[in-house]
Amino acid sequence: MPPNPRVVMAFRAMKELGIAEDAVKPVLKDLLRAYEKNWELIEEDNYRVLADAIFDQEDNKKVDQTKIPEINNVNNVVEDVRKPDEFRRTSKKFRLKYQDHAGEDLEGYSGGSSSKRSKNDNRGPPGTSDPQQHPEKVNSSKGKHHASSKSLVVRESCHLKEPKSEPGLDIYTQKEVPSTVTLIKPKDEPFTDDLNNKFSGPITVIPPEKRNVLQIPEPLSGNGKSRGDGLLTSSDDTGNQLASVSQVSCGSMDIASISIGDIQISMKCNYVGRPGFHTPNLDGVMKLVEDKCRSAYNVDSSFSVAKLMTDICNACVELGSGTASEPQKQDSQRGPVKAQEAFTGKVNEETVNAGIPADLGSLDFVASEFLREPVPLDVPTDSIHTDQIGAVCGDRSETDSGKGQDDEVPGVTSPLEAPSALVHQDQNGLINSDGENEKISSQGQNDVTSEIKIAADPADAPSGFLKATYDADDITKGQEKVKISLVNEVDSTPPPPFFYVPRNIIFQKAYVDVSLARIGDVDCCPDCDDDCLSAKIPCACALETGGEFAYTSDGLVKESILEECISMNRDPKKHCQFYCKDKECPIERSKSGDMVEPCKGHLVRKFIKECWSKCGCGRYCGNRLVQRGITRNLQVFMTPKGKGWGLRTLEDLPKGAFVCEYVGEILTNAELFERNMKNTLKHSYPVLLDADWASEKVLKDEEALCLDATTFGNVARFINHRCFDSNMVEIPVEVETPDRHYYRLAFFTTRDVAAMEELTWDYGIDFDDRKHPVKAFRCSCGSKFCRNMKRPRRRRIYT
Ligand SMILES: C[S@@+](CC[C@H](N)C(=O)[O-])C[C@H]1O[C@@H](n2cnc3c(N)ncnc32)[C@H](O)[C@@H]1O
Repeated sequence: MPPNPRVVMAFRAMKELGIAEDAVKPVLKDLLRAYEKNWELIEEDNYRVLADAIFDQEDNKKVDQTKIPEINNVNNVVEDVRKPDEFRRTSKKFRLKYQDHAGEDLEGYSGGSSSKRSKNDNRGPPGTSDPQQHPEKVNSSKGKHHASSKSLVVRESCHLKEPKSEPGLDIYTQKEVPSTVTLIKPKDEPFTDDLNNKFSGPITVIPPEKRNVLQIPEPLSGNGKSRGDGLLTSSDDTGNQLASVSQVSCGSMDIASISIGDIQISMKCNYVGRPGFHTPNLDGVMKLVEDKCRSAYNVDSSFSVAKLMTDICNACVELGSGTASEPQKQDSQRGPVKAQEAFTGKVNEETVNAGIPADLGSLDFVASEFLREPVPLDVPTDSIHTDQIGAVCGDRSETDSGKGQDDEVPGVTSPLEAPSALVHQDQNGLINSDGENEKISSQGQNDVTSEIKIAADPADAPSGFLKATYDADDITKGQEKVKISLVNEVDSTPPPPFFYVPRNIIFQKAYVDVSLARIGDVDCCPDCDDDCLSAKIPCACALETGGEFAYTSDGLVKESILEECISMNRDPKKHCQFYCKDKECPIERSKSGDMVEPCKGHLVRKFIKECWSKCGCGRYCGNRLVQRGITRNLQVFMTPKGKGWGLRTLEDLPKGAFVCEYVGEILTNAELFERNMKNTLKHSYPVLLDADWASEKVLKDEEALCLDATTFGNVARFINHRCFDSNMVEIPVEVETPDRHYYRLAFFTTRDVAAMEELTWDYGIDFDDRKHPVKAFRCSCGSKFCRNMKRPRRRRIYT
């Protein structure tokens, strides 16, 4: 008998992961038995369940064989049990946001977190030339800060190795080193049931304890009788049983309403693993329900589920806003009776017409009263501070009128854009905002143009603040040189509410100094003209990249720089890591509480420095690439595999091409932490700006920055994660300030990318980090190096 092709495929998939047939066979057998030969479940996500189950079995064996080692032997133990592939899957740290590694988890010490190379690396400051060989203190020769020899430690950062104590330096004490049992055993990420929760865009959901979950009563049969077994049945006109939908039971109904505008009402149906289940077409579902209701409840032909949904929305709004009084709590019998009353066919026209479109066409109900458009702030451009902040604040020439005709370099001479009433400079040149005004200033983005603006706190915003309008033809609303369309060919998920901004915006406390006075002669090229790339001798702006410009004359990042940055992302342990002195890591410090955990490490990253305002070159200088903005044809699209929205290219991109910058609000880590405490979003959009912390002394809170693209962001907020072999890499770019608390983060392709390919980057996420304030998601990147291969789902099989 020829071998079952499905078995062959399963073996092949496991072989690609380096798993031998012998190891696969028994586990596959078990799985087939447990899943009653439902191959779809096993094949899903590139045989993830199978791989997880095999890893799990291996782990169990290893734990059985391995005695709990002494803490002092942790390195040996780890090295013993780790294989190269396993390392790859787990070595990347959560760079996307600040870390909060589990204290008992050695991953927390793996040093992969954010990362960077000191801007001084190329110039070879003492002690940093080979940090892996000679872990030493780092000194800064640039910027206003100078490294304190006591505050900084650069040392070898080897995955899963406990940092070694160095004389005179504060590092972890042994009691803080986690148990090796947890170190060697790969862990599961927190279980998030993405499959049961249809993706619904970044809305804020009220915390579970405040939720309004209604357990849907047992369904009635067609004649109003419960079958008593939780199975849904109904009758046709003649009293015959309609198709019995066995194995289905109603779960719960959940009103997840929110401070920022939308109300989300979700219904959960437990279909109890029906084989071959596929997500049905929503129109079809509505139609079937209407047909059933018409026969089961004697409703007339005007009955529509959409209207019923609208009524539910209205009831939510009325009760939620106090315009109707809350009914008495119903007893357990009341639910079904109420439900029956709802199906009278008499839709309350008044409420239907109360501003809520009858044709919702989506399972995301929208309570329109809460959805006010952002009020544009009418601020004249002449109100921008120019002199006090010491920066030239001309238009980007990208306002509505200028856009389209202007294909020149935007933003080159306009470092700051903000209404004067909203921005002040403190004695240090710190750009900051004033009181209440800041809350709305960012909405004025179309009225004044600039590089840096002040953003409002979405958490403090009035209801409806997040109801950003969008244009599917161009989500940038004309703010980029190219249009970026948005398509959803997968489902009816609406686009997420956010404000498109082409440049970073200061939220509130972040210290970003863009003053010209800070740019010294060594940081610019006033004597250049035209295109620096064509000059015989590279100018001062190339010093950062070893005396050679980072870009080729074709506008691509040079291979050597690209490869180094890729290597940093893929194998951070090979690169220089920086550890903040004990209790001084801004990330750890930002987490309130008495216990400040040890620094988890930051990669010292490679920087590109672009020419800027104090440079004599022209707008088309080849060393001004990222600041020119997006030029490629991109599209936001709904991914088919549960990752939500993603970004793809509509044109072939060569290796090393600049795609876009990561744009968002500039926050301090403390602000981000606070924000995260308030919000529970399905998707998260923060990125750390810690690429150069090694060159700083102890960072103040306002100097430890990150970008959050949740509410204000550009197209990069849609870029999904891919473990290890992503087709883009992020590179820090210095443009308007040599002060590297703040820099731009630019995405370049790591290889040739064909038109229509999804664009991805490796967030550096640590899927084992259970304590991180922003939950790691369930990765479905599809990479064979996926670090999130171990899935909690397997527990369902073996427990
Ligand atoms: C920066 S956002 C990317 C855009 C997002 N997909 C959306 O729809 O808005 C990051 C979030 O996208 C989702 N995501 C990104 N990469 C993913 C992956 N490989 N697998 C599953 N979810 C992913 C996660 O929810 C994550 O928190």
